[in-house]
Amino acid sequence: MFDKTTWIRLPRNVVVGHGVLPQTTEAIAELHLAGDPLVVTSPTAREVAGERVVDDFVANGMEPATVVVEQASFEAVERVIETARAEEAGFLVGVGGGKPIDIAKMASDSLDMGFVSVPTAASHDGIVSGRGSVPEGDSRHSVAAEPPLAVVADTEIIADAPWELTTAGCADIISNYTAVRDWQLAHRLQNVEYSEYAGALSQMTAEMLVDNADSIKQGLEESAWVVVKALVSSGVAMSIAGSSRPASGAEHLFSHQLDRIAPGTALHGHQVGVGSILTEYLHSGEAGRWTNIRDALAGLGAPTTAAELGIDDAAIIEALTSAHEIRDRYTILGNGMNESAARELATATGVIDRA
Ligand SMILES: NC(=O)C1=CN([C@@H]2O[C@H](COP(=O)(O)OP(=O)(O)OC[C@H]3O[C@@H](n4cnc5c(N)ncnc54)[C@H](OP(=O)(O)O)[C@@H]3O)[C@@H](O)[C@H]2O)C=CC1
Ligand SMILES: O=C(CO)COP(=O)(O)O
Ligand SMILES: [Zn+2]
Repeated sequence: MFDKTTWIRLPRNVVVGHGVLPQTTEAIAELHLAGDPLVVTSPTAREVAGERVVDDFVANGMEPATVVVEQASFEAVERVIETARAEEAGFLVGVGGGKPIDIAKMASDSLDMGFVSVPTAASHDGIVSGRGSVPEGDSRHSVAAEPPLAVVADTEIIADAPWELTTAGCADIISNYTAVRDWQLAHRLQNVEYSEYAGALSQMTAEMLVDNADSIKQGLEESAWVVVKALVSSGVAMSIAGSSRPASGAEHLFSHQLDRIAPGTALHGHQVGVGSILTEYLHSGEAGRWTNIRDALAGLGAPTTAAELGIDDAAIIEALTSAHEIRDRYTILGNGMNESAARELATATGVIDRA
């Protein structure tokens, strides 16, 4: 008997462009959500966009409440849940980078309420995906959460955000190359379910970003447009797959370990970019593919070495040798690297200097 089911949850309205922030109310009105919004934002994001979103809600006859979060924590998710209940909110709107968006997304999941994403930075594909990531104990990777019903990305605001957030978003997309390679490997070796559609979309998204690298430059608003569209596409690939597999392989495991070993030192996207150089080398050896990844990252101004990440060599080796333990996800790391192999890999790729 045929017994397969596919359930793909995608945003209904995706609005990307110059000065589109005031269209948030219109994008939401089309969703026919009942009740008033609870806006979840963070300090800077509130200044650059959150207050304007709240004012627009008020101007449209709504009575929004606001929660400002400073840390990505389960305590913050709980505070949002309690406020949503106390204010009898009808839906949640996350305004900011990955932190307030993930918190709103995870709270929405618990509350079984609609969620809208208003990114103020193009820092990683979590701003458009149905995956939420809040650190808890040793766990750093994403879990299934409420996908956004709408995404409103104002490129004027995003282009004004610190440039490194945009290069981090680019590197998160470039890491799709190795994520898909790991997924295909896991399919071949472990019969892990593989989606041709999700894999192809994720890989094509990375290729298109690299092909359009010339239009990704600091001070050019078009950069925000190109990167946000790539992040949307990567988020859709994850929705099709029903997991983060199309956008997260061993390079992400490496980054999650760095988050544990050297918390708050480098941005997620920058870490996974360096991780991609390393894991592509493991996939293809001297053949040149890993140098293409390194050169694409360098061309965009994203880090390609431990020193550029601000992370010491010992942390890189520890992350490489322990990354396979993070979750049950088969990758090129297999059962793990030993220390001398990890050191050889990191020096061969120039991620750390030969001692
Ligand atoms: N769901 C997923 O799949 C993934 C989720 N994550 C999660 O996302 C978070 C990291 O994402 P990131 O976006 O870096 O986090 P933040 O939301 O913390 O944003 C990064 C910084 O940029 C600032 N900022 C945001 N927008 C602007 C702007 N327009 N102008 C000036 N400054 C701005 C923020 O300031 P302020 O805080 O003051 O507003 C903050 O200091 C982590 O919690 C991580 O776990 C990471 C990867 C994947
Ligand atoms: O960052 C992500 C995809 O780019 C999410 O991946 P994880 O599931 O590994 O957290
Ligand atoms: Zn990522």
